[in-house]
Amino acid sequence: MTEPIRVGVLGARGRMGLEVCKAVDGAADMELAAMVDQGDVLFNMEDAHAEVVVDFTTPDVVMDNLRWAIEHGISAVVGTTGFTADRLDQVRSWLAEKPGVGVLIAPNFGIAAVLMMQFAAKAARYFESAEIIEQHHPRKLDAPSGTATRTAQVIAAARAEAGLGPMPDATKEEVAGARGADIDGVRVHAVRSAGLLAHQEVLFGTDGEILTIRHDSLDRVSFMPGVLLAVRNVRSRPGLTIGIDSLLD
Ligand SMILES: NC(=O)C1=CN([C@@H]2O[C@H](COP(=O)(O)OP(=O)(O)OC[C@H]3O[C@@H](n4cnc5c(N)ncnc54)[C@H](OP(=O)(O)O)[C@@H]3O)[C@@H](O)[C@H]2O)C=CC1
Ligand SMILES: O=C(O)C1=N[C@H](C(=O)O)C[C@H](O)C1
Repeated sequence: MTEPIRVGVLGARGRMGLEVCKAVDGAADMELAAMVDQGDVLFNMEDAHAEVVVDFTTPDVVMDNLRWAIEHGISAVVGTTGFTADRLDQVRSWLAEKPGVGVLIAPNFGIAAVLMMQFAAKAARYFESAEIIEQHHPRKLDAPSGTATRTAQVIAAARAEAGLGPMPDATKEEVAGARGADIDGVRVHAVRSAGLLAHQEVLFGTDGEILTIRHDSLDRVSFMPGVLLAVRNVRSRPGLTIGIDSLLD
């Protein structure tokens, strides 16, 4: 029998971290080697001989964690949000110094969320208008969500490839923010309310027709099959992988 993968969890006492610890603990091919939260010291992770770290912390600290993991030759699965193009370039440059290390960063590990983004990318070329409404629990630190940002980017890329220009919109914003954030020309609206977990609607419109693609995460267990899949595969994919799409094919 092959040895279990030794997994360390960063952000282990957070909402996602707790769920990841449970999932890793319950996976026959993994061993929960280390749990690190704010205030704990990262060398616990090294002492525990973690082979893969899973990071669900905050956009403020994730880059330091990643640099540390890569420098120590530990592959990483990252769910934490806040990855701009500049940040991704920085990760690529760290990885260039450590050719054997894999890093997988996914804005959303939910299989249905991944499909929602794929369906949105497929639909985008057929519609004049596209807007995104993301809805999350009020403890979420960032807006718009990583998922909404990624969805806007893939819609914008599909529109550009199809030669579509800007969306029709004659509105003058009387109050700043009324039309939401503009991500690559796609409007994104962020709702925060008690009772919500993580939800998103992508609204496509053309003459006389609307297509709405909706995704709901009702429980954080929804992210765990994707996280475990990434942990199983990240070491055999050196360099940077974005999203889990390529692992599902
Ligand atoms: N990709 C995906 O599928 C998903 C991504 N997310 C993203 O994951 C991230 C975490 O979300 P969530 O679990 O709800 O947030 P939480 O605030 O519940 O958890 C974050 C945890 O990280 C801890 N932390 C802070 N700094 C450090 C550090 N330097 N080292 C180790 N741990 C640290 C925090 O400690 P303390 O509270 O003491 O500050 C907290 O326990 C967010 O960016 C969120 O958007 C969430 C769900 C799914
Ligand atoms: O903070 C959350 O909760 C979530 N964050 C991710 C995001 O920003 O897209 C994934 C999911 O929406 C839950």
